[in-house]
Amino acid sequence: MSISRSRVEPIFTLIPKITTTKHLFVSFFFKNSSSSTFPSSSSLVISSSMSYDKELAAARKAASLAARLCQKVQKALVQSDVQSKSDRSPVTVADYGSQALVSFALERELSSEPFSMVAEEDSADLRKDGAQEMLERITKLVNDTIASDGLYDVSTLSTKDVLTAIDSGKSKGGPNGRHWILDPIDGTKGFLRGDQYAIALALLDEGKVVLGVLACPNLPLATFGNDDQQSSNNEVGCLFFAKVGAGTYMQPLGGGLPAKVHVSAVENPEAASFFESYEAAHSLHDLSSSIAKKLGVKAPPVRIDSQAKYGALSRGDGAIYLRFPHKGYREKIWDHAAGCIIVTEAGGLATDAAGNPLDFSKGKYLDLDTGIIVTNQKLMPLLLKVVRETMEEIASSS
Ligand SMILES: Nc1ncnc2c1ncn2[C@@H]1O[C@H](COP(=O)(O)O)[C@@H](OP(=O)(O)O)[C@H]1O
Ligand SMILES: [Mg+2]
Ligand SMILES: [Mg+2]
Ligand SMILES: [Mg+2]
Repeated sequence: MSISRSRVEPIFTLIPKITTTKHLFVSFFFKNSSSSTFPSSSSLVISSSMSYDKELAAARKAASLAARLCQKVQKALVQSDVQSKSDRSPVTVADYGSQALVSFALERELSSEPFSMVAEEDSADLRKDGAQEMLERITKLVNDTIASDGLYDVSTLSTKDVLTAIDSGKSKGGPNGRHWILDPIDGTKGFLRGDQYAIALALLDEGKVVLGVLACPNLPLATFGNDDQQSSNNEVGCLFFAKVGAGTYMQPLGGGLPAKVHVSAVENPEAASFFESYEAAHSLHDLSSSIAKKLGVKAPPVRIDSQAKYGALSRGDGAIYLRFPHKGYREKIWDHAAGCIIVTEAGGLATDAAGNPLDFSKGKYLDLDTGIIVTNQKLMPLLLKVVRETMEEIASSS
């Protein structure tokens, strides 16, 4: 099994580019600078007493609804749809609209349960002078999406309702109780470019991620990157979902039956391919490349925005995901929680650079050693060894 640039490029060319937003993005909005399942023993304790079926069904509905709003916005994005946050990262009407919709749908579906959510966005910038027009646009998008879906018989939400829904994502999370973890658009830069992004939703219960849903509206349904698995299916839009102890499934976002997915069974690194962030500012491409080279990986990296990387890996499109942020960057739980359970329930492993499992129980930040590495169970020991050796070499040469 191998992968090459020419084989994977169609994933980006399949999606119509949004020239206006490309301009916008460049001008204004850059940042500052076949395997068995493997639930952990503590997860098994939780899953034996909890089914989470109702919560998973609600999460799938919420993420699908939000994806519909995002698709609509991505097709016709205009300059006034985008803001720059205090850290100068981009946020769009779709990020806010998606967060409001997920919060609305979860609270509606699970009205008998206490609700707590740790989410990326908040309404502070929308409450400022001059943001009224944007807020009205978001409110209209949310109402139109709810109406077009036809699932909920509700009167029109006001701008105040939308602000409240966005702000129900202000929980701090932590090791006790249940908390939803939401990234309403993961890969906002990819979204603005017309490329990959994901709506990423997970549930934390007593410090463990027990379910996850990833809606990837632009990810091809057909597997890509494997020479032996060519497909003429050009359809895009995948919904991945996983529940602790129950495996990972993928279904077409537009509707269709779910199918169980598994990570690649590749054992020989020469036949493996690896994913990394599209954005060099998010992950050190040189470091990943030297690790992959030492490992013996022959194929060039496949660069994709967002947790769509975890989804693609969970179905075996590639075998390794390497993420090494620049020094000082602190990873957030919403950037990895859903992706992590989707890969682990498909038979893979996700750890930090020292081999520790990712701990989502410490609040909004992931407390980890250097980077994140994701692969199958066979390749992980060798990958960890190469990562350790590479880190030692860097430390001794500086
Ligand atoms: N300097 C940085 N280093 C690492 N990750 C960063 C970063 N700046 C932003 N990010 C995160 O990278 C995410 C996108 O991931 P990827 O690089 O895999 O596409 C962003 O999610 P959002 O788009 O939700 O803000 C953001 O949280
Ligand atoms: Mg994100
Ligand atoms: Mg986001
Ligand atoms: Mg963001």
